[in-house]
Amino acid sequence: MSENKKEIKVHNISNTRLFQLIDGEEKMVGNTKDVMKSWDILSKGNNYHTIGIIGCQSSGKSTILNLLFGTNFPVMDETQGLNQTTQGIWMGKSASSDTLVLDVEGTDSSERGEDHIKFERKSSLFCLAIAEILIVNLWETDIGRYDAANYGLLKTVFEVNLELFTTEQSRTLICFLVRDFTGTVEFPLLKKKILDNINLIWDQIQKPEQFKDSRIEQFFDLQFFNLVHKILQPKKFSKGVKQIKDFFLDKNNTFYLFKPEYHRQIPSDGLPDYLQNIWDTILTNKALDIPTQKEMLSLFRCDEIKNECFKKFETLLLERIVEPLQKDKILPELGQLMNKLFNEIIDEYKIPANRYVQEVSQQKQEELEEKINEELFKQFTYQMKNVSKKLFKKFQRKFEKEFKDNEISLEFAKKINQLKMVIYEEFENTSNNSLLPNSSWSIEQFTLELENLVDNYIHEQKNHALKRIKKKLYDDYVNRITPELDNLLGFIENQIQFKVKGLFTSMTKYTIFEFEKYLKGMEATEEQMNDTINQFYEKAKQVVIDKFKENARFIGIHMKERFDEKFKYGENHTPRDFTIVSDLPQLFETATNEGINLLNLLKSIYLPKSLLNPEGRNNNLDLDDEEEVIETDENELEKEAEQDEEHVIIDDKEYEIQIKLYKKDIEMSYREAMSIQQSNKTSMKIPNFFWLLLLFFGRNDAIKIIRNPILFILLALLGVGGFFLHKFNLHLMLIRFIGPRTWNSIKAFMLGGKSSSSQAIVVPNTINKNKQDEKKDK
Ligand SMILES: Nc1nc2c(ncn2[C@@H]2O[C@H](COP(=O)(O)OP(=O)(O)OP(=O)(O)O)[C@@H](O)[C@H]2O)c(=O)[nH]1
Repeated sequence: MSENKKEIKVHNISNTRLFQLIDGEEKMVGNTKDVMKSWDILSKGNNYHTIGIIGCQSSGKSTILNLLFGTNFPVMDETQGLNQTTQGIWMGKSASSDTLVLDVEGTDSSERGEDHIKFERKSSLFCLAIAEILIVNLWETDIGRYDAANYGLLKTVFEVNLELFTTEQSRTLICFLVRDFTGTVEFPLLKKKILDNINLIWDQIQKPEQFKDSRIEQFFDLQFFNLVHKILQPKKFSKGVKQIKDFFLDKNNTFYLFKPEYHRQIPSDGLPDYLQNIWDTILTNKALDIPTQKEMLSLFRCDEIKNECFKKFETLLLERIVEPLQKDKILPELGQLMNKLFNEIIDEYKIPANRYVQEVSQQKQEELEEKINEELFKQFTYQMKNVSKKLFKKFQRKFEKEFKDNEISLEFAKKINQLKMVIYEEFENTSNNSLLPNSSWSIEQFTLELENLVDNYIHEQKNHALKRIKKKLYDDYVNRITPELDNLLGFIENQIQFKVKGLFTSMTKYTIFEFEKYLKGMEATEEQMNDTINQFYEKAKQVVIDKFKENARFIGIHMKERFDEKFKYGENHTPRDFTIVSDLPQLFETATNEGINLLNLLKSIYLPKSLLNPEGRNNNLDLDDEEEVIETDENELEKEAEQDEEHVIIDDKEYEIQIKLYKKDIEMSYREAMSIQQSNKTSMKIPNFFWLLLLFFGRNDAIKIIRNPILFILLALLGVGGFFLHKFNLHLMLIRFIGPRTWNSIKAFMLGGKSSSSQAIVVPNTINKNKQDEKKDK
């Protein structure tokens, strides 16, 4: 075939509105996409038209296309004879409209020899698949001639069209253009003749079973035009051309030929790929299934469009959301921003993609939406984490401001709930404004995260507050009860147990009442309340026990004081004159019991086990009236006595030791008293001459002392010191200073030393008796 190929003589190719789509060797050449892009066709969607022309070689096809559409198809130079100028299929772009024009190689191409029938079939199939209108260019002289090339061509066209029609029922307009019309036979008659011939051909072709009885009008619309001889009647020719041109270009013309039903519905951006696919399929001699071709094209193109759109989305996302978000951390109208971007991209996708097969474009749109959603969700998550962080910090700041300097509030929980409300409201607003409208996203997960952060913080702060409350109320309690206890223990009476218990009960009840107020303000649970109050109650008891134990450290002194008070002093606290005491043993026994009674009173302390009812906290407190709480009913205390718990202050061993020490301590007093009574009885008097003799024999020593200032001052100081110790009973302080045990030891030593030489004295055995009495009382 290439051997037969003649040199192409091209005239008037002054621009790029022309290119060879399929070359003489049936190969698709050139970069269709780039050429179409330069023609600005790719962006036209379905707003473009396609037209093709078939006919005999050198029948003026290129000439008429150029005249009708302003294309630049090469026209044969007649001075060179009838040579082929158009090989393969050429495509041109109309100068005045978005119309793509296919100029097909002449059908009776002598250059192809026997192969021309095969090419004719392929090119016809190609044209019918692409073109909305097919011009059949024919000489008037050929009409009625069955052996003319055009008849074979028409037969081919009809046959391949039936092939296509089995899958895609699209109509095609065939325009019969009669060239060199002479008028010898009137045009209606000529038209009829052509129609007769067409029907004859239609009847003769092999038809599939379903189209066996069909008529040509089912598949084609037919139009007929004529043009006079171009050279012999140039003016009339031009006029005819002008008239036909309007039918193709003037949309307002009544006979405008590009009707919507002829459009092949191949979006212009997919046309280059479609042309390639169609031609490739034709070359493989496979059946041309247009819907499948369209679906394949749709898949390919929608995918391409989707990727292009996603690329654009990524650029815009970075510019509008990612970068500002990384800078400012929170975009208040993130949802709107994302929605705008989302719609913008999807709209951009839809415009070209919706021209393709609906199911395919929809499927690819969903894929695109999913990818966009994924990316947007990442940004939403990023923002939500920042919102949580920011609001949690805000909550902390507000909390610290509200509870400045660790202030303890009775409305702890109420204030916290108010703060929480403010924060959660802001969180909800920001979150909702961050959501992509109409998406399935939820803020639930982020709300929970923030709530967890806040709750943990509150829990921590609650514990701190609880510790402070415990400390405050405990310190208050200690500060209130300590002076009262000191008071009671300052002079211990028989009622000491009863009074201490009363004091303890009222004070603990008051503090428990305070605890309840604070704990209720913290919205503490029943369990927390019971635990806290129980802990306090145990500590409160310990305060009393410790105070008793502290007091018990000096029990020996107190016992001796009690003894002395009874034994050494009489009524109105005057020193007792033992010389006139008639029953010294009786007095000694009574005085001894005073001290032992004190020991017995302090041996144990009895406090209520608990102030809580079995059902729960102390619910018999009238919490509205503090005064009533403090004044405890004595009867009530007695009733509760059965539930009292003994707390040992002085154990049995210590008790015995104290008794022994006490016994020794008071024994000396008894001896002294006895001694006074006895010395009084013997009426032993020192004679006056004794003092004269003492003065006479001791005068030198006395003068020595008087003359020595140091000895004299020392003697004076000892005299004054002794006088004051005796006068103000300061010997007790001395005892405290050196310790009771040491004092007792000194006294025991002194007594022991004396007893060996003194007269034996019988000390009444009151101690054992008192111990028995105490057991009876218990
Ligand atoms: N008689 C006559 N000649 C014409 C007419 N139009 C064009 N020609 C001449 O016919 C010759 C062939 O014209 P082309 O337009 O190249 O014909 P073609 O059908 O495109 O030729 P191929 O592309 O080679 O098949 C040229 O010399 C034209 O001047 C016409 O209407 N009547």
